[in-house]
Amino acid sequence: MSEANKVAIRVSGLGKMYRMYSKPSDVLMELLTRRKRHREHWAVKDVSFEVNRGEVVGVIGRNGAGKTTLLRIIAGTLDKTVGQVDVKGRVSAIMVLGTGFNMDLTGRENILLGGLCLGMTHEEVEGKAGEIIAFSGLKEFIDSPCKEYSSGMVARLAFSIAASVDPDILIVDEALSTGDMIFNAKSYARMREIARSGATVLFVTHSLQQIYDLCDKAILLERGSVVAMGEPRTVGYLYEQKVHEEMALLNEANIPSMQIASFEKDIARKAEVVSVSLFNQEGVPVAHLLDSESYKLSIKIRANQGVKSASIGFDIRTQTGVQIYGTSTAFCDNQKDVSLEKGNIYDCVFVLKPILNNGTYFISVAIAEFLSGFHSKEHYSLIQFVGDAITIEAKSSSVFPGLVNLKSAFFSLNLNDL
Ligand SMILES: Nc1ncnc2c1ncn2[C@@H]1O[C@H](COP(=O)(O)OP(=O)(O)OP(=O)(O)O)[C@@H](O)[C@H]1O
Repeated sequence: MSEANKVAIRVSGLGKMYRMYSKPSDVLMELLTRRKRHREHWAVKDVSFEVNRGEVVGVIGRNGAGKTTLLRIIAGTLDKTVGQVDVKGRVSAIMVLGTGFNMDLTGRENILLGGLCLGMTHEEVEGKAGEIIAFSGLKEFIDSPCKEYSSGMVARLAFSIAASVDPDILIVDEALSTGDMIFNAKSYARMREIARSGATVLFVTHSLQQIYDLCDKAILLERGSVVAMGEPRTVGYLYEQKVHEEMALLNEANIPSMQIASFEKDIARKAEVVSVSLFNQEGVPVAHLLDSESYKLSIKIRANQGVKSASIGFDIRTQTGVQIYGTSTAFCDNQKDVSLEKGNIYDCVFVLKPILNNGTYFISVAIAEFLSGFHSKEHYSLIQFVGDAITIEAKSSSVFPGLVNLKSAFFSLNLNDL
């Protein structure tokens, strides 16, 4: 396939501007007086990217970041203000819950309506109706009006219709967030299947887990612009770091003013991670964890400034981002208030006794500062988060399904009269 044919969606210099008026009469006044009475709000600003055929791409970002606006423009249901969007193939989009649904019609009637809107013929929809109803799991309700459905049920039907048309491009805007767990699992499997057939999937989610599990690429939007695009874990960690930082600022805003005054902003990091290493009992650096041994995790940090009440911690995640365990100097069993003196380098050591199943795992580390002191740890500021600082291979001497070995033993088998 030529490079040009590989691309399913090409977005360049895309922008969507809304005119914001402080009161409705300003619209008319602007027309009459020809004097500007609005301010411009760019919901999507100078966005450019490409998505290849067969790729599953997740779009993440805070509320109002522009995710829905971007997807709607690509799906062709919203006009752009500037830029170019090239989409190759049949697009099937599930936009904000049940858009396009007539809530007075029954589920069955909406299947027909939705199918026709997505470009299927009457016969095609009739032929697929059984499959759509079965996938939605709404057989008992299919002849009831949609207004009697819960929002999760509407989402299930919307997804089932859109996923049935064998689209070249499937666009899903958070429709799945209201579905139940079983339906979501089915939908994700279907999205994967659609991608495997060579189609492209573009979806919005607030779940980083979905990004790690499903996507080949992730796009992070912030105030209408792309701030990162690429490998899902890298983009996901950046997003996590940004959220942590914002939460820390919120916490900072909540603490008494004296402490706010002592908290310096816009400075280089107060402390930073210099190295992260794992050692066996003999003090030899290792990249493997055996479940029969214990290890030391060393996190070396440099204090660029004094930090009165710090916490240094780590977590272990699977390749798909599932957090298996995390702890810190402030939250482990023998928790400790750590203070750092400017200019010193510290080696923070944790002892580990892994009980992990075979596989690859990632250790991330972080340094934080308690703004309200060690004894009320709810206000903290993240100083540094290093995602996937080291990668380790775990080897288990037992065979078991799952991620961790809870070392359960067979106890007894007795006859029991009910
Ligand atoms: N019709 C509209 N008129 C004016 N502003 C709008 C309109 N639609 C969206 N916006 C603004 O555009 C920005 C992006 O909105 P959008 O719905 O795309 O964000 P989002 O990332 O999907 O948010 P969420 O996660 O909450 O669904 C927001 O600031 C929103 O207020």
